[in-house]
Amino acid sequence: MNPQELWQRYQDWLYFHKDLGLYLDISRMRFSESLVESLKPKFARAFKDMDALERGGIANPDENRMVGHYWLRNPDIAPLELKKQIIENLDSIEEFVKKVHEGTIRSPEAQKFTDILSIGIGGSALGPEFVAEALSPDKPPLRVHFIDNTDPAGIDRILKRLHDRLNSTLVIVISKSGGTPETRNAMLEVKHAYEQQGLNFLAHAVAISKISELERIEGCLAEFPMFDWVGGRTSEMSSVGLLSASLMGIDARALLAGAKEMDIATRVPDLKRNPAALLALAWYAAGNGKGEKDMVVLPYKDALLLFSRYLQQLVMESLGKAKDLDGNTVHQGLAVYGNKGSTDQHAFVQQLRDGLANFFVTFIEVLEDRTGPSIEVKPEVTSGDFLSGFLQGTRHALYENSRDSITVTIARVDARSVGALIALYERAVGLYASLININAYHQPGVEAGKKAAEALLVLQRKILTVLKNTDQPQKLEALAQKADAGDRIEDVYKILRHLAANRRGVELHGDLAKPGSLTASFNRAASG
Ligand SMILES: O=P(O)(O)OC[C@H]1O[C@H](O)[C@H](O)[C@@H](O)[C@@H]1O
Repeated sequence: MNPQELWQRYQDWLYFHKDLGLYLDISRMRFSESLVESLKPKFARAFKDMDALERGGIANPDENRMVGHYWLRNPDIAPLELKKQIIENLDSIEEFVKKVHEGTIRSPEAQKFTDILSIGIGGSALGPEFVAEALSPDKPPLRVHFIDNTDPAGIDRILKRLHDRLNSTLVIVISKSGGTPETRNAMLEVKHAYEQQGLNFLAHAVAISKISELERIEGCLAEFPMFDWVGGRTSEMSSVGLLSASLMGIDARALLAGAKEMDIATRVPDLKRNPAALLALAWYAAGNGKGEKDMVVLPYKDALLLFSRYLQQLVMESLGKAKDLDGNTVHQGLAVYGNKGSTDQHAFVQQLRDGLANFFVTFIEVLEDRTGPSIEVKPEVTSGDFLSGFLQGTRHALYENSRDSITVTIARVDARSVGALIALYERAVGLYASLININAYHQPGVEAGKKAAEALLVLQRKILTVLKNTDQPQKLEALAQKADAGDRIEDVYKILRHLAANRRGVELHGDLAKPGSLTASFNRAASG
């Protein structure tokens, strides 16, 4: 297309939400009118599915659950019995936050809480992390820290940072299921750190979980529910996201209001007037409805750095499915990665421009450069002009080389626009899932890795028992046999190597470059 035709296509496909100041441009995605025509019946069904979901239908059939994240920002559309719960929960979060800020709720040792330590993983971490990075004020009433892993060194790093302020740190433990090992481990490690300092952990802890499932935290300072009908990856507007955001001084009501406005806009059953439907169309066109192209997310704004990581879970855990809703094997998905512009122009954008054309880009553009004035870094040019120029330049350069892109533009990064962005993508994922006929709201695949890990830990216990009861160094095959795992010698080897590296009493003898020749023994003196 020549520049005139492109300008026309830009105008033809531009979506603009006046109140939110949000633009969506899919003109640089190469799809044809005939594709749009052919998808119309699918979109009609997607709009109907979404309507049924919002009315409380069982949108997650495998788990027999309702899917209600849209109700969180507009309790009036929730089933009557849930409306009250949503409103009461928000009120109790606000009351709790007010008391923490005033110092009415405080730790036994300090006048006020100074820090938040948020423990959770996946959907119980990514939203709060993204929102904190995007919106935390320069001087928040409480500073936030996250532990979202079972990495001992990672846990130590955070605990060292908080060492002198542990007594004024509010620990929020977040787990929908109440049984995620990483979260449980981190909680026990943090509890241990409190005990080391002679502090009462429970007097500093808050639980966000299905009430009573986190038994180990019973008797804590406060508990907020994680509703069964809110999925982890869509839980930012529930207690999961709102508590830490409010404690940090972020306007949670504005976050909800932005999402609510976007929900209204994305409820419109008309492709061209519905930004989430336009996104779903663009994704479908890019990857043939099979995710054949990856989505590279490039926000040109440092505050939105974690958006791609947040979207990675939302999109990939929702759409990456083996079966469709009719039970056919489809292996669907849509890979998401990204970081930020213009930083990435000095890194992986080289490949985007010249290398493998297996992706489309989503630029996130923010019109307001900063709140204060800008100096000129060249005559009539500011740093923000550079940033904007780099975005436009990259968009051109990619398109010239047959690389497609979407651009989402917001006026500024604030609670309302961040709420709207989250809601936009939540809905786009839901609509796209309908187009490709999959259940976006379950995650059967993540269980496989968890089960395999559990089996390894069982094997580890067996190996240690065998080793502790033998005086002679054992060959790995023999050990595996004795641990009833004759066909898992490689697993046995990996377990031993890890234990040997961590003063757990295990010693490996022989040439480390030849794992098959090694023997192992247990030496109590080498443990601890
Ligand atoms: O909130 P939790 O129950 O602890 O779950 C945390 C995360 O882990 C699971 O494995 C799922 O894959 C995620 O969807 C979930 O958000």
